Amino acid sequence: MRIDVVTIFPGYLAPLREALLGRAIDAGLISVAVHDLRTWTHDVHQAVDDAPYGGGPGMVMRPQVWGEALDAVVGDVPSGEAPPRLIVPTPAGRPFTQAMAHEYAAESRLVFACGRYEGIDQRVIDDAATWMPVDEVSIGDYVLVGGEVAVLAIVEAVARLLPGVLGNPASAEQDSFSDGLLEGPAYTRPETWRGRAVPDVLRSGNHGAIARWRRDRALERTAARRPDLLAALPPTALDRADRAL
Ligand SMILES: O=C(OCc1ccccc1)c1cn[nH]c1
Repeated sequence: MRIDVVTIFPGYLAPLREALLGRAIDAGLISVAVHDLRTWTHDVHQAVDDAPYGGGPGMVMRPQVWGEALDAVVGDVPSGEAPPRLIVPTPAGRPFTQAMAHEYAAESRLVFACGRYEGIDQRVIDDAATWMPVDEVSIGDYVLVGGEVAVLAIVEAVARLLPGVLGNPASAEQDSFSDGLLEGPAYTRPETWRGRAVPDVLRSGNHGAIARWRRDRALERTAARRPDLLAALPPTALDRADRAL
């Protein structure tokens, strides 16, 4: 998978080259190119933003600069080849989910546009959408200073799903949310730590009882922390034993 990121803070994307993702890049599973948006400014101040039409606080990122940047980064899409997907992190975006991470993992190319200030002039999105799929995506209901942190999160969520990136692919299959529930509590040695013992069932070797216990803890935690996920489950997802909980 080829990933391009356009940002005014290229250094913010340095963590992409660390650890797991660094190894995936070294293995050639992913290529990451980070581009400085100011490359496409032509004024001495390298201005990337300007005052918002209609007034209001803050600044808006200028369309000319972004237009030239995306034209250059995406380049000419060879006929017959699918264009890349453009992902624009923003608090006003569609919520990013594990299902979307799987969708993105199936793409051969992703381009990320990192907004700052009050965002990017809407015409950049509207223009880009005429020649490639564009997703305005939120990673949560809070406001960051820029899209770079969101790009790190999205790239990590997507890259770990690519074959060969994770040492143990099984852990991607048993992800949180893979069955629509939150993961329950996990334990490892020692058996007792600061007077707290590991639940006996997990040391019983009774795999049926262990699976039941784990599902019960996942249901309890999901009901307590994310009733919205529980409500979203298809009715067939909960069996009789689940309902008895
Ligand atoms: O703050 C975010 O993105 C940076 C951004 C982009 C455009 C304008 C303001 C801020 C964000 C929050 N959840 N998901 C993304």
